[in-house]
Amino acid sequence: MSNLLNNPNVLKKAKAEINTHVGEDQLIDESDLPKLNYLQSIISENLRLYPVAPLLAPHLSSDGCAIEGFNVPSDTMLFVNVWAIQRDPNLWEDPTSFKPERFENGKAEAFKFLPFGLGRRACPGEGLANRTMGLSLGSLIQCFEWERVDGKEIDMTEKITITMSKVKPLEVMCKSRSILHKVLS
Ligand code: HEM
Repeated sequence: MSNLLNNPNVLKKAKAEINTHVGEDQLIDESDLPKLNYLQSIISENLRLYPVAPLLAPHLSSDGCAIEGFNVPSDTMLFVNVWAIQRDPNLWEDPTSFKPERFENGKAEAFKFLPFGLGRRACPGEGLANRTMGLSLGSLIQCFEWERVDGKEIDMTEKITITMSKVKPLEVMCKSRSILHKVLS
C-alpha cells in the first residue's frame, strides 16, 4: 500500500485492471487472479525491493566448496543477501525505482529474484502466499479510495531484522467505493 500511495499511476493502473477483469459489482475472487497480471507484478516488485526475509533463512554448508575464489568450509552458517541481489545495478535496470512493469512479461530469472528462496529448501508456501497477497491487495484496491494523509511521500525507511518492516507504520486515509455497499447489502 505504501508503494502504491507513493506511485499513484501504478495504483490507477491496478484499479483499471481490476475494473476491466472483475468489474464493480462483485468482489475479486481467487479465479480472477490469473487475469490480474499487473496486480501480480505489483506484488513481485514489492517483494523485489522489500523482501520479507532479506537474508532468507540461515543455511548450513554440508560440504566445503569454493565460490568465486572464496573458500566455504563445511558446517558454516550461510546467509543469502536477497535484499542486495534484488537491488544489484548489474542485474536490474534502475534498481531502486518501483516499477511493476519490469515483471509484466512473465517472471524474472530465478537467480536474481528469490524472495521465497530457491531449490530444495525454498518456501513451500509461495503459491498460497501469492494468492493470499493478490486477494488481499486486490480487495483493498477494489473496495476503497486511498489517499496519503498530508499529501507527503510515505516514508519507506526500512527496519531490517530477520524480517523486514517499515520504521514508521503506514497511516493512510481510505474512503469506501460503491462496490463495498453492493457486496455488504
Ligand atoms: C509473503 C509470504 C512469504 C514469504 C516472503 C516467504 C518466504 C520464505 C523464505 C525466504 C523461506 C526460506 C527459504 C530459504 O531459506 O531458502 C521460507 C521458508 C518456508 N516457508 Fe515461507 N514465505 C511466505 C509465506 C509462507 C506461507 C504462506 C507458508 C505456509 C503456508 C510458508 C511456509 C514455509 C515453510 C514451511 C518454510 C521452510 C521450508 C524448509 O526449510 O524446507 N511460507 N519462506
